[in-house]
Amino acid sequence: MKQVDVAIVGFGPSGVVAAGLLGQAGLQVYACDRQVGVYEIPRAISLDHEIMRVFQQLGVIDAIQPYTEAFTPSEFYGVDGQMIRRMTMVAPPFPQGYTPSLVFSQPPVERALRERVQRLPNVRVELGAEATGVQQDAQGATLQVRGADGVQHAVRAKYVIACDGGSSFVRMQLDLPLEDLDFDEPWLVVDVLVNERGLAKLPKVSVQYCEPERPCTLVIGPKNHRRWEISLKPGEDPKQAATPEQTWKLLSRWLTPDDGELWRQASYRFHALVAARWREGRVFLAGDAAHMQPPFLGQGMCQGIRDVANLSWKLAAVLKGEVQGAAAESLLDSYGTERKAHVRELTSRIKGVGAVICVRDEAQARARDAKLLADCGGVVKDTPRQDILPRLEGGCLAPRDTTGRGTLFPQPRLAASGALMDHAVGGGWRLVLAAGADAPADVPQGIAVVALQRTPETEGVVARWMQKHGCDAALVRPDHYVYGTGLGRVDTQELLAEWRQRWPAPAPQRETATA
Ligand SMILES: O=C(O)CCc1cccc(O)c1
Repeated sequence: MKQVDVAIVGFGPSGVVAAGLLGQAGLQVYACDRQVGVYEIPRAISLDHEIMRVFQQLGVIDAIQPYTEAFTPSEFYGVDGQMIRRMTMVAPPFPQGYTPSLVFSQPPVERALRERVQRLPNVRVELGAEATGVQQDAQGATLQVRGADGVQHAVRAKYVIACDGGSSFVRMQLDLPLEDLDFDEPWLVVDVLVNERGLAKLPKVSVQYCEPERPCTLVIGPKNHRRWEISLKPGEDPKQAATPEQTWKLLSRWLTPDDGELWRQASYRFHALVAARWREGRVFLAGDAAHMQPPFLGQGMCQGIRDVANLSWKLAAVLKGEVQGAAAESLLDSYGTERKAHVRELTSRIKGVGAVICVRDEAQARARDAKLLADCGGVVKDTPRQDILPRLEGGCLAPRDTTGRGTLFPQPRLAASGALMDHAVGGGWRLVLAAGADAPADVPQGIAVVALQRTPETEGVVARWMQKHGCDAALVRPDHYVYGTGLGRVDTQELLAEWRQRWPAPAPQRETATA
């Protein structure tokens, strides 16, 4: 029987990223998927700078960049076509080193991720292979797999990650319930490859048509890819709506069949669901297996990649013995604590955006328009999409709450090498000290010190972040989230002392680097 550290069920975006991160950490990894190829029609269309930073860690930025473009602003139009809200990006300089919101073409990006994973000799990927059972005991978990040849075999793993989608076999096997966050509706998603003639007719920004008659969304995708999300009315037959004839009728306000080619149209019911528990012993849920959200912020794939980025460094720390016993269990439990709270909060914010878009009563929609315009004094202000993302709460964070704790730390470009910080110092634990901050006398083994006094940043993204959060030091986790912040030598030394207590013995093995 094959023995591995981690077995991953599902090799979509979350599964392939998990395999890459764990493989790069030097672990023995097995991944399987029922499907052989990547799904050739994009399901996700948007990603953000946090995900680009994960792709940077995987070394695929150059391979995927040709398939990404900056997200246009999204304008929300009210009952009379007036703008009532506008979502944009944070302004440059970009805090994570990448364009903050992007659209992308999923199939080539997934292919680039798979190619990366293929180059890792310690990751074995079995495609066309279906998980048929999972059992666990005190020492590990056994995954039963039916291979592409129909022959049943078993894989023994210390941990299993279920990235097997919304109808996750593993989640069902373990009988892990989903909590319903109470927002589901029937919609039609339509992807069109629009020709020159069609492009000339379409808006140049993405649009949320907050129209009571039929709320809908137009997303400006990469190149000539345009996506519509169109609500279905009570009594409309979802199957009928997804026929080419009916889809063109629904698109007739924008395009005719001479303006482009229907790439995909599918009616579906969106949901707001989150797994009640994300861990059952040695098995973890991630991606759509753990949550589903309405489409209004395009966060589906981002949330799955956040899951596996959060889990991978924790599994690696435990499997390498850097943290043991109760501390190891607590670190692994922190995955579900952090991610579930984050998913719940972001889903509730997505519901808030959906609630603006989906008002079906005209009088209520007019009242909504009037209120939104009154709230901004009649001049719509830009809301950066990133401002809507919550910070992490609970879990593996310093006990003392500070406003920076649990947020994604910026990635500065360092003057000395011209490189982005993660390239220069790697992705482990880092203590980042603002220019002018006093260095603490005693930094625990395993934490790299990035002193911006010695190695200045070029664009001031960390300086601005420190100023905003009233600190001059940040202890940053391997997934780039801020464990805690300090102000002054004594405060920062206390932060480090608490961290050292949390990781009792042995200390992380990684060599301490400095920049
Ligand atoms: O962030 C935005 O402006 C819209 C994101 C989005 C992406 C995909 C579908 C959808 O309904 C909205």
